[in-house]
Amino acid sequence: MSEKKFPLKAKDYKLQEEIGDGVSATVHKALCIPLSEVVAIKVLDLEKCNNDLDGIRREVQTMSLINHPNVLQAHCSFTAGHQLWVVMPYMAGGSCLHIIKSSYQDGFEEPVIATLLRETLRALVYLHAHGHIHRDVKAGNILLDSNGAVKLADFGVSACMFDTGDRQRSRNTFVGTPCWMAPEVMQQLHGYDFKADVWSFGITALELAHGHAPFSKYPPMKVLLMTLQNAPPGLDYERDKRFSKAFKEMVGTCLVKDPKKRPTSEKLLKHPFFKQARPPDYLAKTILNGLPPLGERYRTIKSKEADLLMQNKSEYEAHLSQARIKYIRGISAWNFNLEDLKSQAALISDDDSSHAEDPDFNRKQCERQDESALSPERASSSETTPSQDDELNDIQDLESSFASFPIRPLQALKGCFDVGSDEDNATTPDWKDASLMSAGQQHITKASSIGSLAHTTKEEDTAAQNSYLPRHVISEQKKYSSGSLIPESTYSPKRISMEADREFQLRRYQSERSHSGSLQRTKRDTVDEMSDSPHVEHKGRFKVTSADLSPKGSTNSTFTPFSGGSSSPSSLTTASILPSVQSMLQHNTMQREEILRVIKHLEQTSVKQQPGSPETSVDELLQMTPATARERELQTQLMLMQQSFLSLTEEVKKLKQRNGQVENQLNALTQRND
Ligand SMILES: Nc1ncnc2c1ncn2[C@@H]1O[C@H](COP(=O)(O)OP(=O)(O)OP(=O)(O)O)[C@@H](O)[C@H]1O
Repeated sequence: MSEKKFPLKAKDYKLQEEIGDGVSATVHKALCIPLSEVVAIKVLDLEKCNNDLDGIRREVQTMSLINHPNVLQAHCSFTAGHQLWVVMPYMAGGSCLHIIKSSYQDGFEEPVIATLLRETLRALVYLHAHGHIHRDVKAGNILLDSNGAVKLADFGVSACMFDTGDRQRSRNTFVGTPCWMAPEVMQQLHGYDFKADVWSFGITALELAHGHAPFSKYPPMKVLLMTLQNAPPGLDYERDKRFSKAFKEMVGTCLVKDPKKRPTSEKLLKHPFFKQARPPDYLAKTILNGLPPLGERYRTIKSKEADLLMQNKSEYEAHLSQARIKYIRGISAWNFNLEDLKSQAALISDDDSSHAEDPDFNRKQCERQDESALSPERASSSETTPSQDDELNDIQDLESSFASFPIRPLQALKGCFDVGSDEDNATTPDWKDASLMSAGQQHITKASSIGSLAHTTKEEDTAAQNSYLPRHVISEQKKYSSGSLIPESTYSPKRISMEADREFQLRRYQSERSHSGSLQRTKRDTVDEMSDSPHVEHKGRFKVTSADLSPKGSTNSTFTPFSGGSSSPSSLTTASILPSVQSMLQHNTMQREEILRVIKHLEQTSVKQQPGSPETSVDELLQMTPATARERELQTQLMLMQQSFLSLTEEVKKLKQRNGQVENQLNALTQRND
């Protein structure tokens, strides 16, 4: 921590405009009143994080040991009610992601990228040398100050926030942001190490080059599958002509699926690509030059997002879009709850992934088509758009790859923090004037309350009032205004965070179900029912610990070769397919044997049965009204077997006849020969 003594009470800071947001945190520009210094304060809602507080405490203490010019070091941190305030230096340039969003949608020029990446890599070398894995390297976490100095952020707090707290080098915790996440982190086979950061670094390089991460427009489960099944993404020699060979190679070395084959961060820093990196003030002169102030930029981005939301006609689309905006933006936002994903997948329309990037497909497309005639993204939309069936298949694939994900209820928070506390300030900090909030923000806040607040005028009024309040204050109000009677203390963090979504979707599903009137189980129904309270959740990072893997999921199978979806089968080898084919064959043989056994049994029964026999005939069994679902199921099976028995009997009769004919012909021929 810095040498100046930053106060540990919320009242000593004046929060100003919002300059960033994550899932469980918002970042504000603020003034440290006693020191008259402008700072940035990240306000984390601890109730939205499922963490063990010992882990947080340990990590926050570790922060004081971190000292590197390329790592954003916090001044101090303290709790204020159920919030954790992290006071940091104010990085006036904002994050690379915000710069991209506001002025460089198609990505940066190579010397800029080289400069940004070299500085980031220096931070990683430092962290790795000190035994830390960042676990969330992405453009959104690369911050610039007004002089162009680059600092890797979100280490120490965010990373630890979602950590189990243990200091092992190799981990079994599923943490990160899907698009940036290394395959070994997803697979959970042998844990992972520093090399996971090298993968994310490679993805970040692509993000800086293209303006977005690969697969960023696919839903998370698709990203997981694509990362696991497809060839790694990379810079295309044809499509990315503007970039040097060195850049392409550097990205290629990072994005190797086998972590052992990836270079260490230290080795990577020696790659010739970084020779073109310039001093940080080059960034100030180029990408920061002429940019509006951070707060203004942030407001513009927010109002663009709000516009996008408003373009969506239905309430539900708005809801999904908002989730998607956050996801595309690369927030470490997806709590990988399989049930949620099932529901999410069931709701994804075919267009949802229309802009997905499939490197394999794109490569093939490039071979086939004139590059200028069809953009890769467009190209993928024409062929790789996943159908709903694909999504369901994806889920099945994922189910075999992962198990359910644990959500640990947050323990009582108060008194757990020893860094500094602000208990007397309770829950509501000294919030900024409502007027500081931009129209865009109000817009967004209002839009985000759609669905959680019922459509009565009274509640709309509440929403309007809420739009002037900071989001956690709103969420507090929402809990009760949305009609929930469950007291706050009984909420799991998951429930707290997305109660609105949950309610909204429940309502939607309930009405869908009751209107459909059908009792038939369709694939969709099944998915719905499996996830009783479906909601698209976007909070926290992906997290699963190997200890929590349920027996139904085999961690050894990373994917099923016969998965659906548009994923390229490039990674499928005969060796990988063979076991599945064998097991399918085995399964089929067993089923056949079972059917034959039943047929035999039925045959015997029908032969044994005489008129007036006390035994119940199959027909009688079939005519009985089943009392339970199991009986119904058995009855259906019986019916099917009876049908197949009849058709087999018919077949046998025909064969016998044919046999007789052949026998007769043979006899005739023999006689003629004689
Ligand atoms: N010190 C800072 N100075 C200026 N802007 C900042 C600072 N810290 C964070 N931000 C902005 O706020 C955004 C969100 O911050 P941060 O990434 O720490 O939150 P988070 O909840 O961890 O988000 P995520 O889930 O995306 O990791 C950043 O992308 C950045 O634009």
